[in-house]
Amino acid sequence: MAPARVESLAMSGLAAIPAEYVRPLEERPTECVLKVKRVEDEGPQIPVVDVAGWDSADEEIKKEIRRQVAKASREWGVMQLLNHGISETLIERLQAAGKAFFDLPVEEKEKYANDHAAGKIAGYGSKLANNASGQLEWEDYYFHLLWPEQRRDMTTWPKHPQEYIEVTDAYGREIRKLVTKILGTLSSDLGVEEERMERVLGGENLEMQLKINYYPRCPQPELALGVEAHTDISALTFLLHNMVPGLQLFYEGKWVTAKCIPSALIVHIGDQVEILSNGKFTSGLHRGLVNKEKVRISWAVFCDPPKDALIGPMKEVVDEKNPPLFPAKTFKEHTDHKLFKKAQAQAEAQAAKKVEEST
Ligand SMILES: Oc1cc(O)c2c(c1)O[C@H](c1ccc(O)c(O)c1)[C@@H](O)[C@H]2O
Ligand SMILES: O=C(O)CCC(=O)C(=O)O
Repeated sequence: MAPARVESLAMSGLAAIPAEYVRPLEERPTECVLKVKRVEDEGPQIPVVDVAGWDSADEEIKKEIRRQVAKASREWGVMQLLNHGISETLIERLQAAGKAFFDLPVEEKEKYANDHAAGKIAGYGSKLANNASGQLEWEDYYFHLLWPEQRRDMTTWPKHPQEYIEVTDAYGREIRKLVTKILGTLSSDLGVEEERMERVLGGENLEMQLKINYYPRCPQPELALGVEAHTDISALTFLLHNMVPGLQLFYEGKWVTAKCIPSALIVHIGDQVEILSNGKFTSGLHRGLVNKEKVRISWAVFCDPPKDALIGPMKEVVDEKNPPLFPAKTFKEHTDHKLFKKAQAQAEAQAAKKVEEST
């Protein structure tokens, strides 16, 4: 059966969300983001790094930027980049195109429906209940391969609005350049050749997937999650949003809400970089909240190695004092293992809950 679209549910005017969207108590957001005091006034914040001088002729400026990027990657696994070189105009056009697609009636979007159960994730979709609890997320999404260019299947890209393909392609090219810069910075910080991580992650065959997350208004945001807590299976993830708060990072035992900074590009360290660096860089646990008043949209670009790339800690970061913390696995094995483990843990939690309720 095709999953219900969250947008249709939200538009039906229901006052209470269906049980499958109600998170267990321990997962529920403790406060509703839009009601929170000014987030910038409180506690630790996701590091903000101004990379304007990344290509500067001044070695000291470059060194300082690289130091900050590496520090954020070690301590948080996430950062907000300012002056990253992607023009505001391109970002605005990308966001306008994604929004124009989601502004189409649901029946039009259904023409692009994916078939996740059959392993076809590209297209318009909503989370499948892949576990005994049937737990769902308060979001619909659009997913397609963005890179490498020759592997794109253009039948899976939206045909409306007309400029979608041109602007999304242009954005992908800009992100691809940033991938090289960030992996180079992180490789240097580990004391390996600058090209090393990019090469292990597939070089020209490194893949990028675009996921546009569409989070409709939710009548009970304190009970739901837009995206449940997870670390990304990718090497790096680049994220833009429509300036509606919702992204939270788990840091020192607390959920920290990301500040909405105009034009900032959020960069997550994913599992593959954590593994390559033998845990020196952190794949940060994060989640997405929803709210009553505003639709939230985010654009995630996941940068992945090819499915058959074998990823384990690099030999230079392993020695007697630093034994390997992760077994080497192909990217496909990592993905399958993680999804299976998650489904299993959720099924076990649900079974335990049922036993508790019946006693
Ligand atoms: O190639 C990737 C890398 C990632 O890090 C992720 C991904 C794909 O897709 C995840 C995803 C997509 C669609 C769904 O319905 C999901 O439940 C998950 C994404 O969350 C991310 O981890
Ligand atoms: O919407 C967000 O801010 C987070 C999205 C996310 O984590 C994901 O799509 O995996």
